[in-house]
Amino acid sequence: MTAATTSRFGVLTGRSLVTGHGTENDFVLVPDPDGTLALTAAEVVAACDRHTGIGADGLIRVVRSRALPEGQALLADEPAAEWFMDYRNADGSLAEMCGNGVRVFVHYLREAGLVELPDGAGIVVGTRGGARRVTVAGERYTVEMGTWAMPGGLPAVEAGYDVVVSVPGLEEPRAGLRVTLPNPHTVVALPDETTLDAADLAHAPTYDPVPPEGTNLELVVPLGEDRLDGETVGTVRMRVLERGVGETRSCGTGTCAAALAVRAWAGAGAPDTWRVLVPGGEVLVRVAGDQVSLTGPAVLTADVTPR
Ligand SMILES: N[C@@H](CCC[C@H](N)C(=O)O)C(=O)O
Repeated sequence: MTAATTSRFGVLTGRSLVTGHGTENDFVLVPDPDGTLALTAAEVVAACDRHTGIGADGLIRVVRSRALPEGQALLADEPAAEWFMDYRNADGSLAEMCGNGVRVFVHYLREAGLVELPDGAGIVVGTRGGARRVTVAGERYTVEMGTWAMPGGLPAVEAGYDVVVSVPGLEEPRAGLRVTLPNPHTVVALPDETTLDAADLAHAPTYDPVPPEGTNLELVVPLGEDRLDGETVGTVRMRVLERGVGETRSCGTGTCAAALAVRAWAGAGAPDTWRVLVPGGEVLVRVAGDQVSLTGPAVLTADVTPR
C-alpha cells in the first residue's frame, strides 16, 4: 500500500509560478488574476524556504484589485489600479509595500502580456500601502513611492533620532531615526564601512523603545556627494535587516528610508537625489517635498512548478 503524501506547498502545488528579483531582493510570483487562491502563511513559508522550497525573500500574488477586499477598497479612489500586488514576507506575514517587488511585479505583467506598457508609459498598481504609479524607461522602472513620514516628527528630526538600537557585532547602542513608507523602517548611521561590515544581522537587534509594528532596520554609511548631469547627488551604502525576512541583498522601501534619513541628518542644502548602494546593486532615490520615488531594475529568472 502506498501512503498518500500531501505537498507542503498546498494550493501552490502544480501551479506555474515565476521567480524574479530587483537588485537581488528576490520573489516568487504567483499568477492568480481572478483571486481564486486562499494562500496560507504556511504555504508562503514553504515556497520561500531556500533549502526545501523555491527560495525567496518574499512572495507576490499577482491578482486583479477587484478580486480581493483590499483591492476593492482601493478601486473606489483609484479606478485605474486594475492589478494588485499582494505581497507576503518569507515568514508569511503581510507587508504594506515592497519597492523592489512592485518593479518586478510590473515587469512580470508586461512579460506575461497582462498589460500593454510601452517604453515611457506608466501603470497604477494597488498595494496595501495605497496605489503606486510605476513608469518604465528601458530596463529600469521608476516607482512613485507616495508620501513618506518620520513618525517621531520634528523633535526626532531635530534630535537626529527617536530610537536607540543595539546591533550585535557593534560595540555601542546607536541612534536610529524612524521613517514610514508606509511600512516601518529604522535607519542607523554608522561612521565607516568597516563598522558596517562588522554588524551581525544574523542575530536580532534590540530597540528602545520597541517599534510597535516591528521594523525593517537599515544600517547606512554616507559616502559623500558628486555632480551628476548638472545635479548634486549623494551616495550612501546600506545593509538591511528586513522585518519578516532577515538580512536581504536589497530593500526598495529601505533605500528610500535610508536616503530620507541621511538627507535629514545632512540638514538644509542636502541633495534631493541619492544613489543607494546595496549588496545586490544600486538604486536611485529622489525626494520631492513629502513625496519620494525609486528607480531600479527588475529581472525575471525562472518558471517553476512546485510538486
Ligand atoms: N523588500 C521590500 C520590503 C518588504 C516588506 C518588509 N520586509 C516589511 O515587512 O515591511 C522592499 O523592497 O521594499
